[in-house]
Amino acid sequence: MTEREVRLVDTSLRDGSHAMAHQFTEANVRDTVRALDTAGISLIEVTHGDGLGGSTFNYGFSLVDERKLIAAAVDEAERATIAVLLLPGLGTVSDLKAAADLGAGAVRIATHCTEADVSIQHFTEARTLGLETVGFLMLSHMATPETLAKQGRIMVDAGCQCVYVVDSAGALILEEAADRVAALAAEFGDAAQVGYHGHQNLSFGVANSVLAYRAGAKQIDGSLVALGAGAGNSPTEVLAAVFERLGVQTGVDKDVLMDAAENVVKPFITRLPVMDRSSIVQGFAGVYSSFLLHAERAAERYGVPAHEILYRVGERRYVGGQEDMIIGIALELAGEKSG
Ligand SMILES: CC[C@H](O)CC(=O)C(=O)O
Ligand SMILES: [Mn+2]
Repeated sequence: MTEREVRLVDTSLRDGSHAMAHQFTEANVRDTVRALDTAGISLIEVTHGDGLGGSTFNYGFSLVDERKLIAAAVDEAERATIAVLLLPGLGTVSDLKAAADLGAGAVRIATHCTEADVSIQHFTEARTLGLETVGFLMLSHMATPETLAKQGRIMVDAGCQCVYVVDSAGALILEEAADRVAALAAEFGDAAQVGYHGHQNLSFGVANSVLAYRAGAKQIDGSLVALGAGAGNSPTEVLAAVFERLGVQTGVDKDVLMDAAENVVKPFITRLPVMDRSSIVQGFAGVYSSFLLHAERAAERYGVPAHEILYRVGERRYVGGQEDMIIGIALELAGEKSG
């Protein structure tokens, strides 16, 4: 068998949770995991969009308890490993232990791109639990390649096996993505892998992923039908087709993935990911993709345009965890408009 040159990781059942307002059913999870597993995807992420413990008033309540969804995913996967996402401060070490007890085999620990130090104890615990470990440097466009490399080094020294450049806002354009991946790859050498997680807000998810691979990334994220926050993620089925055209081995079956996208995921999506005005503004202004639904709700409630809220969020450089500030901006805009 030809050796895999890049690993495609699917996050439909985690990043897609944002786009589904966290309303995945157990059947959605079982059907999607079965299809991804059949296609040869070796790592499938399943968690609330904001990670373990994310089902809260601030982030949005899940329809089904994520532990039930993780257990269902583990039950369905015959070959794939089930990964969970954890944001230190929201998810706890005890959430991580519970996920490992349910059979999750990997954890992706996400921090703001300049705050990797808050992940140290979680990586230590994850390695003790025998989990595969991945680090997410979120909103990577906000840090230079050099800063990201230093932050990634903190994660690697704590036990992280693969650090991702995470383009949470879908703001990176071509070499901006590649340079960041290259800086991490040069920093780590053989000590750890580099990954790339894209969003489609400015439509660069797939192109950036190809450049990320060429710059040294060994793991690339996607979602079926692009199901993810903002304008969605790089579609897994497109990544599979593009890498095949480029002659890069992924070990996955693109036709099974296309079938899964069309016949398994598309039918249950309540809102197809789209590059509309608000999500383009997110990419342009550098706004966290998961803020989209929060901004739309605030826009509706206070009678102001969502894209105007998002422009201001970008100007103020708000980061994950500051979702409540969106309401403040909506009130401010409403006040300005009423004089
Ligand atoms: C809230 C976590 C976030 O959705 C992680 C991620 O996928 C990103 O930053 O893009
Ligand atoms: Mn994302």
